Amino acid sequence: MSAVGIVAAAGSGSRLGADRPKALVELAGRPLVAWAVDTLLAGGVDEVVVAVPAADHDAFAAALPDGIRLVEGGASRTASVRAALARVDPDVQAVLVHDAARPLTPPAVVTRVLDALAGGALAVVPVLPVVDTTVAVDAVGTVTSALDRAVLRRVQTPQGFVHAVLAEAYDDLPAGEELTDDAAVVRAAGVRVTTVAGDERAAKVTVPHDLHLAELQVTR
Ligand SMILES: Nc1ccn([C@@H]2O[C@H](COP(=O)(O)OP(=O)(O)OP(=O)(O)O)[C@@H](O)[C@H]2O)c(=O)n1
Ligand SMILES: C[C@](O)(CO)[C@H](O)COP(=O)(O)O
Repeated sequence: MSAVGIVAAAGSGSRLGADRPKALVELAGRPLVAWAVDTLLAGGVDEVVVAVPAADHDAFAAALPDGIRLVEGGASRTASVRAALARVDPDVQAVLVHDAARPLTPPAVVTRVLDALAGGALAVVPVLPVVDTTVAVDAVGTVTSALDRAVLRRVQTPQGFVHAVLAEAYDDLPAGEELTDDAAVVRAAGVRVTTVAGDERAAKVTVPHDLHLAELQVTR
């Protein structure tokens, strides 16, 4: 099946606190966004569209190989993905949405997501088990209950969708509504989301310690 990858790379990275947009921060000498694009292509997508901050278009163009399409992202991840999705050819069968912030995702995760779509899934997310005791708290941080971690999963990217399903779900999502991932967008439209195994190496770079861990992973 034909598949396009979308990389959400238009965030500022406020929690990382670098001197440039997070997706341009280097890991082992290469910007995070370049790692994310490589993963998608190595895992089997045919082409990639990257949502970038408008002010940094030229820096992203310089950081990525020819043939990667850039689009202006939005004020939220949801808006950035929406903008990139609008540029995907309607004939494309599958769309995988990935975070630039997950640079070391193994291509095998991409392939697992594509295989699940080829097997008939409409929407697929890579997940990991929750390994810590996990609790709910009230407004002042007092524990109110312990959650059953057997039914909890940590959700990663890339998340894969039948193109028409994702496009229709984004069309149905009210403008300005922000959801934390694309699976939530299709679930809001009543679509069943299935899971495949994620990978600890696909961890998200959010705070400086995450970047340090990623550097260790690359140099081991
Ligand atoms: N307006 C936005 C916000 C986020 N993202 C992307 O969504 C992914 C996951 O978001 P996150 O890790 O939260 O990145 P930031 O929003 O940049 O981080 P922060 O919240 O610390 O500012 C990142 O690859 C980020 O570039 C995006 O494309 N457009
Ligand atoms: C899409 C995502 O990576 C799935 O885990 C995640 O929701 C993005 O997180 P954010 O930091 O809230 O943008």
